[in-house]
Amino acid sequence: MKVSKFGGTSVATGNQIEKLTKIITDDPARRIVVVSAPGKREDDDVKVTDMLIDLGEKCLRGEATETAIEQSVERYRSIARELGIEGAIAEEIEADLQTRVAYNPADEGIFMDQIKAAGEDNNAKLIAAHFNHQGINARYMNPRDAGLLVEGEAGNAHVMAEAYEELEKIRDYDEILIFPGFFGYKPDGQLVTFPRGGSDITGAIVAAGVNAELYENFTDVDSVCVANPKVIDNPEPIHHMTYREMRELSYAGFTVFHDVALIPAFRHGIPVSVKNTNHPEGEGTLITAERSEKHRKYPITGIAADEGFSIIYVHKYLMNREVGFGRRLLEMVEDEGISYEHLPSGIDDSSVILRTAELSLDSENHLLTRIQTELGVDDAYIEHGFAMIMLVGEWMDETVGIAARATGAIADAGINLEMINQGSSEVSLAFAVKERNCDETVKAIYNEFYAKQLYE
Ligand SMILES: Nc1ncnc2c1ncn2[C@@H]1O[C@H](COP(=O)(O)OP(=O)(O)O)[C@@H](O)[C@H]1O
Ligand SMILES: N[C@@H](CC(=O)OP(=O)(O)O)C(=O)O
Repeated sequence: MKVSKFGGTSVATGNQIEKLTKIITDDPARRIVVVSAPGKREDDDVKVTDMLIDLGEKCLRGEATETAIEQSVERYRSIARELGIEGAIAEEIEADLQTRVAYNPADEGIFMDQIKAAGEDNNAKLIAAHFNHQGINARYMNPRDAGLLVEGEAGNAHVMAEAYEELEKIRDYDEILIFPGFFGYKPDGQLVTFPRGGSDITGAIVAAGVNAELYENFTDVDSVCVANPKVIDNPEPIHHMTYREMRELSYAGFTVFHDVALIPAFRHGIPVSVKNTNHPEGEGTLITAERSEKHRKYPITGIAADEGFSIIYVHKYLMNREVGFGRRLLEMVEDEGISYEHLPSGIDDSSVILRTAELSLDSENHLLTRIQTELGVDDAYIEHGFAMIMLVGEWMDETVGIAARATGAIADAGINLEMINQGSSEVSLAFAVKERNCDETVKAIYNEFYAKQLYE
C-alpha cells in the first residue's frame, strides 16, 4: 500500500486534479490520497489557505466576511466546473465556511485553526466527489474518524503516539481514501492544525500509521534539487538522499518537504519519494535511512538557505574560565520562550543565533538588559538581517577541505562571512551572511562544488 500526498499546486485546478486522478488509478497500490488546499495556479496567485487566514482575521476584527467567503468558494467552484461536478458542491462549501465563521471559541488560535483547516477539508470532499463521478470507488476520510490524534497549541499540532495504532485500521477500507492534510484532533475533539506546509506531515503520519511500503509526495518539481531552483538555474537533481540529509536541508530552507514530516517516516522506516505531478514518470527523489554509494557523486548533497535570523553577540573577558556562563545565557533565552539555532563560541565570546520571528521588541530589550546586568558582560548587542546557508551531506565527514573550499568560494565572491558552525554530526556546515548576500553565497558555493568539479 502506498500513501500519496499532493501539494497545493498539484490540486490548484481541475486539470491538476485530473492528473492526480490518473496517477492514482495507474497504480492499484495507491490506496490513500492526502491532499492540500488549492495552491497557486501561477506565481502571483493566492493560496486558499492564505485566503482563509485573511477571512479568519476579518472575523476577529469584526469586519464583513461575505466577499472573503465568496472569494474562497469561487476557487472551489471554478475547480468543480472544470471537473464537470459543479452541482451542489459549491453550496456545501459555502455552508461549511458559514458554520466555521459562526464558531465562537474563547481562543482566537482555535478559531483560526477551524477556518484554516477548511481549505484541505473541502478540497478532500471535492476530490472524493470527482473520483465518485468518474466511477472510482473512493471516499472522503475525516481525520477524526481515522484517529489522527494530536496535542499542542493552535497552529502547532504534534502527533500523539496513539494515533499510529488508530490509523492502522484505515488499511481495511475497500475504497480509495481521500484524506485532508494539515490538521488533526485532540482527544477531546478539538481541531488543531500543523504548522504551515503541514499536509506533508499528515501524509507522513498516515503512511507510518498504515505501515505503507512508500510515502509519495507529489509536488511541482521533478525532484529535490541540490539548491533552490528559484536561486540556481537548473540545479542538479538529487535522486537519493537520507532522512537525516533531507531533515537538515528542509529545516534550513528546502521548502519542498516539511522537516517535521521526516520524523514519522524515519521512525517507522517508510521510504519517501518526491515526484512531480506534471511528470510522474520521472525518477524523482528517494529518501531512505541508508546512504547510497551508487549516488555518491559530489561531496555535499545539498545547499539550503533561509533568511530572517538575528545574532546576539556577547563578549566577556575570561568567559572561558567562568563555570556555568553558557548555561545561564541560554537560561535567559529560554525564559523568553525562545529556541535558539546555533551557539558558536570563542574564549571570550559567545553568539546565540536565533530566528528573528521568535523575538519581540519587549523580549529583545528584556533579554539584553538581563545579559548585561546579570552576566556582567563587557559588551552585548543584537543584530538582525542575517541569512543562514547550510551545506549538508552524509559524505562530508570523510572529505577533506569542504569548509576551506566553501569559505574560499565565499571570499572570492567578495562576501563577508559573519559566522561558521560545523554541525556536531558532521553532516552539516552552516554559514551566516547578511541577507542581501544570501543568493550570491548559494551561487558561489554551488559553482564551487557542482559546476567546477565532480567528487571522483
Ligand atoms: N532544493 C529544492 N529542490 C526542489 N524544490 C525546492 C527546493 N527548495 C525550494 N524548493 C521549492 O519548493 C517548491 C515545492 O514545494 P511547495 O511549494 O511546498 O509544494 P507543494 O505545493 O507541492 O506542497 C518548488 O516549487 C520549489 O520552488
Ligand atoms: N495548505 C497549507 C498546508 C500545506 O501543506 O500546503 P502545501 O502542500 O501547499 O504546502 C499551507 O498552505 O500551509
